[in-house]
Amino acid sequence: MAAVEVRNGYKYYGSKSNPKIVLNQLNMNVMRGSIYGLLGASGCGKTTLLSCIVGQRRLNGGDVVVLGAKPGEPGSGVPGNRVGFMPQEIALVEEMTVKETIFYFGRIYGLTDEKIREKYKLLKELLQLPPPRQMIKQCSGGQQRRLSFACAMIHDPELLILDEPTVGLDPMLREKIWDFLVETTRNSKLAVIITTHYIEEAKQANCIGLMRNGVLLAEDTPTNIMIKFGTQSIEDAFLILSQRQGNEDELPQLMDINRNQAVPTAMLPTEVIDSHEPAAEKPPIPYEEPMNENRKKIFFTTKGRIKALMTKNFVQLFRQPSGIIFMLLFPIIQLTCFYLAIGKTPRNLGLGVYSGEVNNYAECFNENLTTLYHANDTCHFNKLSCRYIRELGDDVAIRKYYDTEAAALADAKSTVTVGYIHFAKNFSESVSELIEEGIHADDGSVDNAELTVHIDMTDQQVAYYMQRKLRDKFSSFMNKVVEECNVSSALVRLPVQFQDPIYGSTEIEFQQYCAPGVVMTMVFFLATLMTAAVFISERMDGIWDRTLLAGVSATEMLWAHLLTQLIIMALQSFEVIMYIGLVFDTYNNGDTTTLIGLLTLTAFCGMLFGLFISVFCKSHTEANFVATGAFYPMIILCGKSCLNCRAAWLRDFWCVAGLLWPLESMPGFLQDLVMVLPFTIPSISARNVIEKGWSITNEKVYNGFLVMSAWTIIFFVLCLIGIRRKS
Ligand SMILES: Nc1ncnc2c1ncn2[C@@H]1O[C@H](COP(=O)(O)OP(=O)(O)OP(=O)(O)O)[C@@H](O)[C@H]1O
Repeated sequence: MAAVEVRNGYKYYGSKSNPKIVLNQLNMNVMRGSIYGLLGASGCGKTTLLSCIVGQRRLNGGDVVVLGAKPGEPGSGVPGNRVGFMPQEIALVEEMTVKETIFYFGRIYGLTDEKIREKYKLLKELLQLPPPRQMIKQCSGGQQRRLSFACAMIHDPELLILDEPTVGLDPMLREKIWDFLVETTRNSKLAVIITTHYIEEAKQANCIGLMRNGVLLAEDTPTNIMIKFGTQSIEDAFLILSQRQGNEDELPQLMDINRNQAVPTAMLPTEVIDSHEPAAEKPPIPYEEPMNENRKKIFFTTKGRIKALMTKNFVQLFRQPSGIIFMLLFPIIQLTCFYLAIGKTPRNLGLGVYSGEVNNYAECFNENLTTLYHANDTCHFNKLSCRYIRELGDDVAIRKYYDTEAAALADAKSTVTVGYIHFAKNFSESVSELIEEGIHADDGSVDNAELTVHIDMTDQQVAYYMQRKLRDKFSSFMNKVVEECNVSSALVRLPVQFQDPIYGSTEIEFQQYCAPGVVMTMVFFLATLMTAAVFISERMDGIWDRTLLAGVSATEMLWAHLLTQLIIMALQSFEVIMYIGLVFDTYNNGDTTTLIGLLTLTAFCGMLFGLFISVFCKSHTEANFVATGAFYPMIILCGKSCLNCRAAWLRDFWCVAGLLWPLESMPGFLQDLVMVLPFTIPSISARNVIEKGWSITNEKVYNGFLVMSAWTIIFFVLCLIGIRRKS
């Protein structure tokens, strides 16, 4: 009975209009209880053929029936635990130990731990497996190959497919493996397909298929092949066949002419015609009903597989120092940098001071010389500018005194100072007159009673900070002066007064203000990068494909990864909230659990975005480009922060920070777009919890959850579609 039948197999890579034909009208029969040696030069299409047999790829034409069913059909067990596949690449998780690897494959194939132990004992002896606790990455190439072979055998498959299993093994071990395969196939229904570069070792196979340029040139027992060609070795027979087939380039050229047709049989060498009848004459291959015991074999729980996958994910993550650093230490490092570097009050700035009424600035610090006194109900001042200079202190900026305005300007221009303040020569008298005369004071007095400020505006954060501080100090200074003169402070007060804020504080709280956005984008993109890296590595190492071939569905793999990440993300979010709360004393007027929930959801969404990237990117480099490319538009378009700006100076301060510009300044269509981006509404929600103490029942808090959930679902669906299409 045939274990594998391929009829008129046709496969190409690339597009239909420009196909690269890899399998061309290929016919193949592999009997149960036999070894089939598939031989052919590198690039002739062996791996492609095997991948079509195990259901990893589909033929573009023709039929393939494996163990009585079409690969990939529900209930066929192919891919799944009816087949054991050892790919050419090692495709094992480097961070796992030998024993963990055996158990991982045993479990995803649905074996009980007892059965795995039993099989492990047997295979350990046969294949001289390395010690159970040895990590895969510490194993030699040969050891890894033997372990990979053991993993393909662990579940007693009915069909064993081995792609170059003996490469890099010593002759003794090669012989041992062949003896084992010969013995097993003789005493069971196991069918083995083996590809090898050591053509002569295939002598032990029951049947040999000689393949060249996507065509099976001959298929017979090794002895018959040698008799047919009158050679002493299979290698010589293969050489003769290849020479008869003609020039290596000939066949592809012929194929190009007849792109969508099969190569006419007349063009193929005699042996091909002999061994393969034309397609039309062959009836479609009837499917056998898979045996009941096999059906039972393929029924095992998704739960068990997800558990095995999650264990693998955790081992993979926590055995890689970079994984732990990335997940747990990076947020700490990034937050520390943010809290230490952003939003603090600027220090050690230089500010020029020039007062036209002071000759010797030392006098300014002699309070007796600058007193304010009453005489005849009139307030008299002496060097009033000195009072302001004293009040200013060095907290705002380090004062640098000048005797001329030109000198102060020169230092500001050469950036020794950030600017300078200037009092007119008759500042004190002008203030006095202003108080005395009130609205009757002349324009000159009003002008001279002013503090003139000249600031370098190129560093706008610093400039706005200075403006605010100098203005506040001047306001409090003037208030005190008029109060001492028993004059109403209303005289020197701006007719616009900001009262106690409804929410938040009038103090500079830039750090507190932008922390939600910063933390959210940080956890989002950490999750994105990590997930993309993990998935692309798994795919490139062949672990992804090998797991799928073991019968694990793409959805199960996705769920296992999502659950693993969810646990890690929840831990990470808890760590972040605790760290900024305890170490940086960030206040939170709302519920911490709501914040952890929102942050976990954000990280989860980021993870799905990473997965989405990894599905569509072929390499790490490509994935990094996409992730970095997405990062900046998302940050820049995240116009949330100015929406809630209460004080004008804060609005300016934030906006010039260059991170986020007010939403209101964007074109209308962009405003709509920004509102649906993953960070805009969720970070407003986070701020509403932190500053206003609103609960999740408030619309302006749960909206953030809704937006993030919507993005999570969108990415999830896109990933699922992408993964299913690729698997
Ligand atoms: N995904 C792919 N896209 C395009 N071409 C591919 C793809 N995979 C393989 N090929 C090409 O198809 C041809 C057959 O490749 P395949 O891997 O099946 O050969 P092989 O006989 O297994 O070679 P080897 O013994 O070196 O592994 C090669 O020319 C290869 O470059």
